[in-house]
Amino acid sequence: MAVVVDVMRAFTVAAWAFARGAEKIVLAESLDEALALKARHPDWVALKDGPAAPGFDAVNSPGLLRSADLGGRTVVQKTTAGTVGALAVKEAELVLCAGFVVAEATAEILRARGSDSVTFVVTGEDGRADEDLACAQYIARRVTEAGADAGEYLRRAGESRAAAELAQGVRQGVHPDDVALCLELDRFPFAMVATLEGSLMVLRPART
Ligand SMILES: O=C(O)[C@H](CS(=O)(=O)O)OP(=O)(O)O
Ligand SMILES: [Mg+2]
Repeated sequence: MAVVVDVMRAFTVAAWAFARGAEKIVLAESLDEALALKARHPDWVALKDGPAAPGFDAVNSPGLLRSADLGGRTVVQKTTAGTVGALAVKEAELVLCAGFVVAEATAEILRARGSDSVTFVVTGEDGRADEDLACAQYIARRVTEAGADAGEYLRRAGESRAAAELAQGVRQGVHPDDVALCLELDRFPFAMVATLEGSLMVLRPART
């Protein structure tokens, strides 16, 4: 069982896409694959991190995505860290993609499965991103401790390098509310499960 964590911003963005009505998210292996999928399915919404680019419809920003109407749409997402991390564990028996916005729903699925062997994948900064590590530690604690307080974990994420870079405009394709949106604890009542559907890894919302 694997929980792939990307707080800033891939899986916060994915959760917002579902909240805005997306049916599923295809996690693309590369920018070329994302563009090829979009060419084959012109109605799909291609999304990448960094600045807007030709052929893509959206960027990896919760602040920018939260007003999009994605009712019934398929999103194709390719980012530097989050989608790569999920694809790295695609053979795992269960793959959950998570951030603070779906923390409790993710913990609930882990609790329901009752497994004592969960691999957390910290996706940012070659596995060292503190916002992802803090979220992974919080979810792990929350599985067994219903009363675990998120305050300290959220503080660490808010003081992470990613948060600073998003706030300072070092990263591109950013909305001013992105950091705050990534730190909204349990904003959504669903977890997100990625499964192989044919040759594609597909993310969908899931509830216990
Ligand atoms: O969009 C993001 O926040 C990052 C990429 S970058 O560091 O901003 O270029 O990607 P993610 O895979 O969501 O961590
Ligand atoms: Mg990240």
